[in-house]
Amino acid sequence: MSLSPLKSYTPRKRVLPNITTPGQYSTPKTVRGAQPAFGTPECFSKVLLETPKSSTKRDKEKCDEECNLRVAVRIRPRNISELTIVGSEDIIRVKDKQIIVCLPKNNHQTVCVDHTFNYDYVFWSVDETNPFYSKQEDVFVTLGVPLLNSAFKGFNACLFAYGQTGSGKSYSMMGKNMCELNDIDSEDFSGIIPRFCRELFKRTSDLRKECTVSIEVSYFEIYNEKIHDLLASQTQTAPRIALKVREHPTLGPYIVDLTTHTVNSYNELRNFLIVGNKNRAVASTAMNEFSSRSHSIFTIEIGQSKTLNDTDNSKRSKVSLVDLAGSERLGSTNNKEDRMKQGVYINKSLLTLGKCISALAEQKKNNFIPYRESVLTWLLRESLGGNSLTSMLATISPSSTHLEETLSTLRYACQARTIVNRARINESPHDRLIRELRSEVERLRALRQDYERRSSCSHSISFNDSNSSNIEMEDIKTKLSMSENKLLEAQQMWKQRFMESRETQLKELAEAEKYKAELESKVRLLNNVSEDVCLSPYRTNFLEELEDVLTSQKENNVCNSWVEDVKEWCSENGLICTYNSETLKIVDNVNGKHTLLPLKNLKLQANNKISDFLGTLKWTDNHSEKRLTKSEMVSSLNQIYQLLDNLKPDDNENNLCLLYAKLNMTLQKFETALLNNNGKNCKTVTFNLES
Ligand SMILES: Nc1ncnc2c1ncn2[C@@H]1O[C@H](COP(=O)(O)OP(=O)(O)OP(=O)(O)O)[C@@H](O)[C@H]1O
Repeated sequence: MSLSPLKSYTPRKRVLPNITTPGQYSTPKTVRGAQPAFGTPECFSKVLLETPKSSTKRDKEKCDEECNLRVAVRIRPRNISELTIVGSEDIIRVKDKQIIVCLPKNNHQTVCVDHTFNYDYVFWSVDETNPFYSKQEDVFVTLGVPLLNSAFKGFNACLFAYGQTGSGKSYSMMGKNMCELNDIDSEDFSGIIPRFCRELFKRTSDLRKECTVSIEVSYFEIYNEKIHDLLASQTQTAPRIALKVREHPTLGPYIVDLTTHTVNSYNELRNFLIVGNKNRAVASTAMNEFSSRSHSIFTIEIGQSKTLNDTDNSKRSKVSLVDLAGSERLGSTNNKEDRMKQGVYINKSLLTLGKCISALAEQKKNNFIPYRESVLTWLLRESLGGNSLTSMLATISPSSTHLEETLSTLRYACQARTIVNRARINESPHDRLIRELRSEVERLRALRQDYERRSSCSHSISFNDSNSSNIEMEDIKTKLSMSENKLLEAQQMWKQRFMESRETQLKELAEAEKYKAELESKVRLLNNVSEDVCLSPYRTNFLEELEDVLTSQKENNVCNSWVEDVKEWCSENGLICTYNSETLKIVDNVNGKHTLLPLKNLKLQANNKISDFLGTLKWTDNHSEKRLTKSEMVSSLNQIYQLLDNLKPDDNENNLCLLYAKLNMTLQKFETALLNNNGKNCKTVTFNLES
């Protein structure tokens, strides 16, 4: 039996009466007095956009994978300049989830024309006295909490804020004074991002009892198609490095060298937020008028892996919280014609975002979506038209001063609402199968219970009814038993696979442990045998280098045993033989000569007779010796200490003990003076004799 297929949700197509493209809106007859001198701008045209119905509850339950892009609009309070401009007035009315834009009339009364838009949510934040006023917390609960829920289920999630400069995007996303430690957590001002992060850690502390949770964050901005890491350590004077985007064959686009940071607490994460915001603020000040032209993207990756016997293995989700650049037209010139011409060419990323949203909204199969035309859309490809549950927050001003921009934002947001994304839980296909079978079994069990309850209650049921009920009941029972069998099979297969992979892992671990032990013993050997092993910092393969050193060390060991023989032979024949890891020195004090030999040459002579070998050496007159090396000095001093040790008198010979102690002290002083003078070009060493 196959599983009943998930019912896919198809949004209702937009109905645009008399409208074929967004540029062809007809001019409403009702508008008077507001016509600008250069013709009818788009914003004064009639707007009648019927937006698709959002997924119903039933759809949501069955189809956790297909969902419309959810769109919310927030209206901020009027600012000082909007309050003081003569003729400026509020043009926004809200009715439930509907926004009505009223055009100003000449006689200062407002008349409502049919500029009506429907959204999933509307937040009225204009005046706090209004009973429907939406605070920061309300916006978070409506938009942020569902994203967090989705992220914990293993879905990718994205929220992006769109609107003209100063319309309240950053206020909604991050909050007021987002660089300040106290404000970022303030109940009144804290925005969606800090609230999201606080709630994330609140929930993970409970979740950590049953599974391992990892949280990684990154924060970057895109300005003029260049990516800057906001969490990379940087100084104000050094130029910021632009990062590149590359495409991974399976993981998709990624930013090369973007720093990601593992965080274990909200406080840790908050520090990163503040650092990122400050870095953004620094850059904005440097760019001055371009402050609102960068997009900032804060990403949180959540990994969850459950412990051994549980079949819900591991999930990973990525949450992107995006504060887009201001969408206003470039007002560098007062020439209105120029302004119109410049149109939306304010920001390549925003322009491409618009194109992508239009193309996605058309919902045509094989429709080309120009993601690659800008860095922002390339990076947000999955969030916009793929594996992500995405929401958009459009922010507007209530003032008539920004009518054009407000209508443009509202249209854009309306269009985005028609995008349908197909999100899936980021898990292994096997985990997915088990999860689906489980929910199917649960559904059938509930159905069976329902039937059983009903049949036990209804005594007055007619024969025909009871017959058909029995058939249905039998059908459910068969389906249930088949699903249960399948689930059992899948679980057994999972367990077997788990055991197999665990076995392989354990084997690999044992191998690694063995190798580690081998390596450790080699390193210990190295430390014992020679103090002078020096690993080059320029060689990348440490193990290879270690092998080389050890090979030469092995050779040295052979050589060392032969050197020991030489040393013994020398002491028997009145010569002093000393050596370190590099050189062998033999001093013939009787004849006043010595010889120095690099040890690496010795292996060639290892089979020679010692007397013959010494005969082949080149001897130097002792008087022509330049200077002792430090290790030679230490070695000679050690020999003296050893000799002195042999001379140690018995404890009862008091005078001798005193003399011995003085001799010892003198030798120590001599040693200190000698070593302190080593390296200096002096021929005499001064020290006080013990009196
Ligand atoms: N809902 C709100 N309640 C109170 N003040 C708000 C609200 N939204 C925005 N503001 C205020 O309006 C001003 C502009 O807001 P904000 O900086 O968030 O705009 P923006 O859209 O992010 O601008 P830009 O695109 O230039 O970055 C700020 O002083 C902010 O405090």
